[in-house]
Amino acid sequence: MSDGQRSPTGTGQIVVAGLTKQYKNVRAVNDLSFTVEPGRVTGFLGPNGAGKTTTLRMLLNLVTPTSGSATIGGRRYADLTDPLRHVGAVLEASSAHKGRTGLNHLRVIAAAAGLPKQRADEVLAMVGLTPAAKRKFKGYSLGMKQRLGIAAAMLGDPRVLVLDEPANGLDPEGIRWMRGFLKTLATEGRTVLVSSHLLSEMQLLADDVVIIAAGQLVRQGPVDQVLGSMAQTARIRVRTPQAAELTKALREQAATVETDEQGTLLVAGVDAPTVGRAALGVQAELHELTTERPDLERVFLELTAGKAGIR
Ligand SMILES: Nc1ncnc2c1ncn2[C@@H]1O[C@H](COP(=O)(O)OP(=O)(O)OP(=O)(O)O)[C@@H](O)[C@H]1O
Repeated sequence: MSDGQRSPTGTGQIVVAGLTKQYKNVRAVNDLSFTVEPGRVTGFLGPNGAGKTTTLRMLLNLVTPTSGSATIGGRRYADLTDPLRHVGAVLEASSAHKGRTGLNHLRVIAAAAGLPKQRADEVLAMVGLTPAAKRKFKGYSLGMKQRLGIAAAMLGDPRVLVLDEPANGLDPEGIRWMRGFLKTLATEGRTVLVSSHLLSEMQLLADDVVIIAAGQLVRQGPVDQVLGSMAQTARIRVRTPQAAELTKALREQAATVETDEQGTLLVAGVDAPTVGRAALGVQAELHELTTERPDLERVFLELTAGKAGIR
């Protein structure tokens, strides 16, 4: 048996190359290329309508691309034999037969995929749903449905996980659980691709980000690098009783100065030492001088500004 046959998804790297989807009047995805590495959590971000779901659906062979390709370990999803054992996907809060229990739902999927029955119990425990194993699906909360969807995705012990907005409907405790769960999967060497619009959450969860807008790639790379590339937009917060004098001095140095409701100066375009020297020059007493690192939220808004997602 060749290595390729033993592990059809190879390293588990996802490669999207020149992917395009043209619906009648809408180009939902436009010549999109990016890669997703194993052993890392990759956040897939974009404004509403940017084309995230369409991209994930093309990756999973649920939508046919107009052109381009999406492969997992060098193979198209359609060419994987036994895909459940290689790729786990959660595309929307799982739906199941309403009268079926969570455990039975998983057993049915396991049986259809030729997986052992006890695997259903294992994945249920993995997502913390064992106490609800015998409860009917119709009584599950949205958060429990999300967990059940993840349990189903884990049935085949896949090397690659693809999740569309998995944090939807989860409470803060559920979100914290999800973060730990996905990070652990990545630590085990799996590929974890997760779309989300919760940027502050992504900053805590993702190692890498892929940002798209209007169907096109805007930026991809390690979160730190993407944030670092925007360092020139860092703002400096300054509190001083001599705000007017300092503002004047800073503007003379071509800094942009805004004042918030509390009277704090928000300075951009110069670095902290420059602000300190300007303050010394006008004898301003400083009560605060802080460099605000740009967060993913701000970077995202700047990168996607003017590129409406909804077309
Ligand atoms: N089956 C379809 N037929 C026609 N247009 C579609 C179809 N599916 C998606 N679109 C359009 O393609 C664009 C991208 O949609 P998509 O759902 O992929 O974006 P998204 O980034 O996942 O957005 P959201 O975060 O709102 O789910 C949108 O303009 C959408 O209306």
